[in-house]
Amino acid sequence: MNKTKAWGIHSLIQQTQTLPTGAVCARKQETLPCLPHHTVINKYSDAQLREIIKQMRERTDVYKGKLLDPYASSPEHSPPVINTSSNIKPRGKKDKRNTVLISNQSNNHRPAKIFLNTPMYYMAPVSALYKKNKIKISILAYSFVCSSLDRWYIIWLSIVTIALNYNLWFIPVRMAFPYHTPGTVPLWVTLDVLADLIYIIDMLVFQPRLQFCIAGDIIYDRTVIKKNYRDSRKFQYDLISVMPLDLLYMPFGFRSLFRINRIMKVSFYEFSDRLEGIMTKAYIWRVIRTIGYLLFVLHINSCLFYVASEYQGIGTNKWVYSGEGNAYLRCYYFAVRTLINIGGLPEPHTIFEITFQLANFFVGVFVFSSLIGQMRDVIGAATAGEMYFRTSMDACVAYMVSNRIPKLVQHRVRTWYNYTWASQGILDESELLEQMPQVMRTAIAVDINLATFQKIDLFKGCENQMLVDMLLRLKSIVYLPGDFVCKKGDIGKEMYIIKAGEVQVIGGPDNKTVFVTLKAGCVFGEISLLQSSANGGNRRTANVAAHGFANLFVLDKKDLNDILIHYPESQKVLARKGRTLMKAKDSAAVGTEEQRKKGLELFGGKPATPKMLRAFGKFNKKGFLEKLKVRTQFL
Ligand SMILES: Nc1nc2c(ncn2[C@@H]2O[C@@H]3COP(=O)(O)O[C@H]3[C@H]2O)c(=O)[nH]1
Repeated sequence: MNKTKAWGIHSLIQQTQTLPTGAVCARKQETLPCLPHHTVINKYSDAQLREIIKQMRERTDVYKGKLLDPYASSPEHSPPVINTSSNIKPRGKKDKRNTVLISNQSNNHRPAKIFLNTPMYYMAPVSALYKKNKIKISILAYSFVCSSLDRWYIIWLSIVTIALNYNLWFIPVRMAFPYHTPGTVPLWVTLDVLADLIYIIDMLVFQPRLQFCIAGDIIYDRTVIKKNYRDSRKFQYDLISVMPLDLLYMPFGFRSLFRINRIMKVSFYEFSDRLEGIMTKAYIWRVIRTIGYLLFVLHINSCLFYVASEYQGIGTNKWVYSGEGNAYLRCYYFAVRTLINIGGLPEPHTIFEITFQLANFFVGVFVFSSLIGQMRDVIGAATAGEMYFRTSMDACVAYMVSNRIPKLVQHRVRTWYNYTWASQGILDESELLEQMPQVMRTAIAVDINLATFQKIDLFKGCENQMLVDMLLRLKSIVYLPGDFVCKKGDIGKEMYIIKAGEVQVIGGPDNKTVFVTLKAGCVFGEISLLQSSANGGNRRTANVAAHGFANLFVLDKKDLNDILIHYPESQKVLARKGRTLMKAKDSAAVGTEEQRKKGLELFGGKPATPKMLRAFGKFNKKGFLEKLKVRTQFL
C-alpha cells in the first residue's frame, strides 16, 4: 500500500515538473496538474496528493526566490561593495585579476569597479608575465587590505600594545633604577630590538593597509589607503616613535633615555576601542584598563621616589629610600601610601622633600578622584539594565501601595517583574530595538524567530517577506501561571505565538476541563482574528490560560491587516485557512469526547465516514466484526 502511494506521489511530482506552471487541466478546468485516469485512486486521495504537490511547489518557489536574491532573505550578507574611489587610479595592472569591470551608465560609460572580496580582506593578486613564454603566474596574497574590526588585526594590535607597554613600563624603570648591569644588558637589547621590530612591521605592513571610511564609503584601494596613512597624524607619531635615537648609545653609552620616543606610539587607545567593539562584556576590559592606569601612575611615582632618594642620598634620612631590600618594591610601597593618601610615612624635612610630598598629595587627589569616578561610570554602565529594572519595579510598588492595591495583586505584579527580568534580561524588548535602523531590526528578528515562524502550519504557504514584516510587529509579553490570555466570547484583537512555556485551552464548569495544551511554537487566538466581524466570527471560541509562566509573542489584528494589504496572496492563504479552521471547529462541536480531550476537534478532525460504511455502525474493528457476525447468522 505504501509502495503504491509512494509511487503515486513520485509519478505525480514527475508529471507536474514537466508541466508548465499554471497549465489548465482539461479534465477539471483548474490550474492543477493533469493526471492520467489510472493514477486517480479515489477523490479523497487525489485531493490530498494535489495538496502535497501544491505545497512542494510553493516551497520550491521560496527556495528559488532565495537563490535569485540572497540578500532579500539574508540581510547580513551585504551586496558587493562598489569602489567609489574611481578618481584615484590603481597602479598599473595590479588589481585586474581580482576585480570585475562593469559598465556604469551614470559615469559616462566609464567602467566601475566591483571588488570580489569579503568585507574583511581584499586580496589583490599580482600577475607576473614571463616576457618570452607569455605565461601568467599570479601570486596571491601578496598584498591585502584589512578591516579595523578584523580579528586578526585586533590580535596584531594587541602585539603592538604589548610592545608599547614594554616601553611604557620599562623605560622609566630603567632610567630610574640601576638595572643596566653588564649581566642584564643583552636581555634589554634583545627585548628592545623585538619591540622595535614590531613597531616597524606595524608601520610598514599593517597601517598602510587599514581600510577606512570617507563619507560612509569604505575605501579598499591600497594606494588611497597608503596615502591616507601617510597624511595622518598617526603616521607622524609612528615615525617619531621609530626614530633611531638609540644611535646616541655610541657617544653616551647604553641609556634607556634614548628610547623615550618609543612611548609616542599611539596604538593603545585604538586597541582598547577595537577590543571593546568585539567583546561581549566590554565592561570587564574597562575595569582592567582603569586598574592599569592606576598601577601605572603608582609605577611612575615609585620611579620618581627612587630618583628623589638618590638625589637626596640613599639612606641619608628616614624619608628617603633606605637602600635595604628590593628597591622597586620599597619605592612602590611608598608610592601607594603617599599617592592614595594613606599616610603613616616618615615626615619630610627638607624643602625638596616637602615639595615632593606636596606634589604627590595633589597629584594623588586629582588622579584618584578621576579614576574612582571612571570606575563608578564603568560599573554603572555595566549594571544600568538592572538599575532600570529595580527603579521601575520600585516605582510600580510605590504606586500600588499608595493606591492601596490588594496584596494579592501586588504580589502578582512583583512576580511578573521578577520573572520577566529573569527570563528576558529586559522589561521591554521593543524599546531596545526601536533605536535601530529597520535593516538591523529585521536581521535580529529574522535570526531569532523566522525559523520558528516558517514551521507554523498557519503560515505555511505565506510569502517569506510577509513573515518578516510580521516578525517586526511582534510584541513580547509574559503571562503568569493561571492568567487568562483570552476568554470565550471576547472580541479577538490579537493572536499569539508561544515563545516559551505552555498555555491550555480550557472550558467546562469552573474552567477545569483542559481540552488541549499548546507548547512553544504553537499559534492560538487566530480563529477570531481571521474571521470577519459580520456574523460574530470575531469572538473568541475558547478560554485560553497560561499553564506555568508563558512567554508569548502578540500580533495585533490591526498590524496583521496592515501587513496583509501588501500581500494579497498570503491574505488569500490565511483567509482560506481561517475558513477551514472555522469549519473544523463547527464540525468538532459534534465530535467525540475523546477527540475533544486530545484537542483534535479543531485541527484536523477525521473526515466523515462514507455512507456505505456508516451502515455498519461504528467503523472500527470491533463494530465491523460484530456486524459481520450478525450477517453470517442470517446466511
Ligand atoms: N489546538 C486547539 N486550539 C483551540 C481549540 N479551541 C480553541 N483553540 C484556540 O483557542 C483560541 C481562542 O481564541 P480564538 O477563537 O481566536 O482561537 C482559538 C484557537 O486558537 C482546540 O480545540 N484545539
